[in-house]
Amino acid sequence: MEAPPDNDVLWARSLHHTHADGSPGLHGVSLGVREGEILAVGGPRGSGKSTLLHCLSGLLRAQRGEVWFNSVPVHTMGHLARERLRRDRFSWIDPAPTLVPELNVWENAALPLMLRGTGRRRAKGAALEWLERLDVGHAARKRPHELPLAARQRVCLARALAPAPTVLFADEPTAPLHRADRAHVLRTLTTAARSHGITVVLATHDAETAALADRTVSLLDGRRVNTVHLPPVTETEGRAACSLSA
Ligand SMILES: Nc1ncnc2c1ncn2[C@@H]1O[C@H](COP(=O)(O)OP(=O)(O)OP(=O)(O)O)[C@@H](O)[C@H]1O
Repeated sequence: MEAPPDNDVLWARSLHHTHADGSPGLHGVSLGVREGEILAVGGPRGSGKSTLLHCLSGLLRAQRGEVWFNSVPVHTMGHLARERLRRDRFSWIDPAPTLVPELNVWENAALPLMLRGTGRRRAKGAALEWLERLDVGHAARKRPHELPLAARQRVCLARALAPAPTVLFADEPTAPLHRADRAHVLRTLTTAARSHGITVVLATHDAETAALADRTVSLLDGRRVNTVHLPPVTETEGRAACSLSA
């Protein structure tokens, strides 16, 4: 088994995955993510972005291929070890805000820290700090249902950043936000990641979002492709970008 390069925090080789119902997921995707890098995974709907993030984070075990985290094989880990890895080293942001309705906003944001064993007072402090940075500090004592969708997504971002994860997986994190809101939240996310040395793997089909990343890996039908951006053209002239198989 070939070991991954030392400076890659995540490294995947030849991932193949077909979903239980026979839907194709990934066909031989390989990639490396450097420490502190913000990597965008681009591609149209259904191209395999979420499936790739699920495999890289150990949420899903690819049927074939390898995933390494800090030179440790994830693909050979059992269910509990992968669960512990996700709890202690990774954070996750979904396209739609998923919060515990019975907890208030700061308790939601502090939850991953407390699950890692951080005391309540410290966890609350970190949660409040991130909620302030994301402009939802004023809602700390409210229940999630009292907040608009965009504010709830900001709470999810605070929850993901508060534990200072080694890797933050963000699957279309700004999908529920308006365009103006999107830019602000993304900038907060990328600035925070850079200043705290957090590696980010960001799935997006939005070119503006991908532009904030250090690098983009593009998928099409579960395969990596090289995206060639052409100069803008009028609608009648055709598409502004095309993809060529790698
Ligand atoms: N749990 C699942 N069960 C069955 N098929 C699935 C499952 N998850 C994804 N798929 C299928 O796998 C393919 C890749 O989906 P995936 O969600 O990874 O793509 P994506 O690029 O993230 O798309 P989107 O932007 O719509 O989320 C699609 O054909 C999708 O329908």
